[in-house]
Amino acid sequence: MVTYGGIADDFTGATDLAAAWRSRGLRTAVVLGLPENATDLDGLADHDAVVIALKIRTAPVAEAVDVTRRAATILRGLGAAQLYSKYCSTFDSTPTGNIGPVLDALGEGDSTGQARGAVVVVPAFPAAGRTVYQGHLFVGEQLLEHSPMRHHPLTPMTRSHLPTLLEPQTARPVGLVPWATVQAGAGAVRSELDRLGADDVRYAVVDALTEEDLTTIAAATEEDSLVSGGSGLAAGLARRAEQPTAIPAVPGRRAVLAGSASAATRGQVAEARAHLPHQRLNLDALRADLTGEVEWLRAWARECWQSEPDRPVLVYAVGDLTDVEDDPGAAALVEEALARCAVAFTADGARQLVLAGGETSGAVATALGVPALTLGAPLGPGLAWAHGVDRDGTDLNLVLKSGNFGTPTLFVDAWEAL
Ligand SMILES: Nc1ncnc2c1ncn2[C@@H]1O[C@H](COP(=O)(O)OP(=O)(O)OP(=O)(O)O)[C@@H](O)[C@H]1O
Ligand SMILES: O=C(O)[C@@H](O)C(=O)CO
Repeated sequence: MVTYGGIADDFTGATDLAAAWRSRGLRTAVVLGLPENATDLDGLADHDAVVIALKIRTAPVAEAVDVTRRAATILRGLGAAQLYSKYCSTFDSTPTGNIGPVLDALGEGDSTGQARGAVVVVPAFPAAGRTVYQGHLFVGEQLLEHSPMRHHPLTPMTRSHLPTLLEPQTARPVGLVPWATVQAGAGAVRSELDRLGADDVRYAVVDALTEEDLTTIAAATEEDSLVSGGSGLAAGLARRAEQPTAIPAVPGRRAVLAGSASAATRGQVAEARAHLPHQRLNLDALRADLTGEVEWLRAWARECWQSEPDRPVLVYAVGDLTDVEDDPGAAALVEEALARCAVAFTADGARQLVLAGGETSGAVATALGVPALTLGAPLGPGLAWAHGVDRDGTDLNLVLKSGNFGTPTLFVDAWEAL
């Protein structure tokens, strides 16, 4: 019976949320994209938690709202008592959306009307260095606006005060539950949310510095029909003693496909280059002959696997920030190239893939035709191996890695956790 329904604004965010629920012992599935057929929902009702992975972080507002409404209807139809709107722990969004419009839409479709007060806004994820104090979001020791997120190509985050970021995205009032209230416990947080709600404050940014703070907030909102945040809040409630069955480890060749230019991914690429056979995508060659270039990469990977069948190969887009091209077509070209590599590599026996980057993961998983994933044991904060079946019926193990997540050695040692 599905209790929790997640709606994630990108693919890696979806597995991040799912990994948090899985870490609490919940049987958790991720549906990649809005399910098109009723048969896509087969088997989902056996899970405790289902996340629908959308690609709406930077989509036009109307589109983001439309697919969110449809995802919510599906999750409520599966029985989900609580909907969890998952956005980035760095609150990635533009002044016009999409976090506010998506939350507004989820509230409208909620027949209970979130009678229990203001809806919480909790991007804090201390395990990944994201904390919130007096409404200000920190990334490690830096305010969000001083972090590398300041230079994000699509959603540059130049302010850190969350109410100030959310207010332009919604007509509904935004308030704050400060850390002192969180310190006073779940009862105090609940009362404050109810008080804010009674005053017509619709959204409450809640401070959180530690895992204990998230546990407090999770306890205060356990009965809410709508909550929102990064994945930290989802891990907040008690763990079940009994763990779900492990996912199958699918034997086969291994590959890392990295389209992310984020700082953590660049570090992981640098580390992996010292240990794994690797190729950086050549954008000029791809522009000249996409098919031929992918065939060349395929032949190279085959040769690598022939001499060392268990050794992962790495294909990456960005080693250094200077590799990022301004050309508007470059991002789509990289996504297409990595998606085609994934299809070619799996045809040649690759069964374990680490995908780096939300857009990249979306493009690759869509090209492979994997409709859903079952989450396995956690691999680190926000990360887990997953199992899925592609459109040819081939079993695969996948990690969908958020750009800024994972230890520097992830691409070298993730395989040991399978
Ligand atoms: N050399 C390049 N020039 C221009 N764009 C590139 C280049 N290499 C990669 N890209 C694009 O940059 C984007 C990276 O986004 P992606 O979501 O995959 O990573 P991310 O933002 O680090 O991850 P996340 O969303 O999980 O934080 C992709 O669209 C990718 O195709
Ligand atoms: O919350 C996070 O930081 C990640 O899951 C994410 O959304 C990155 O795209």
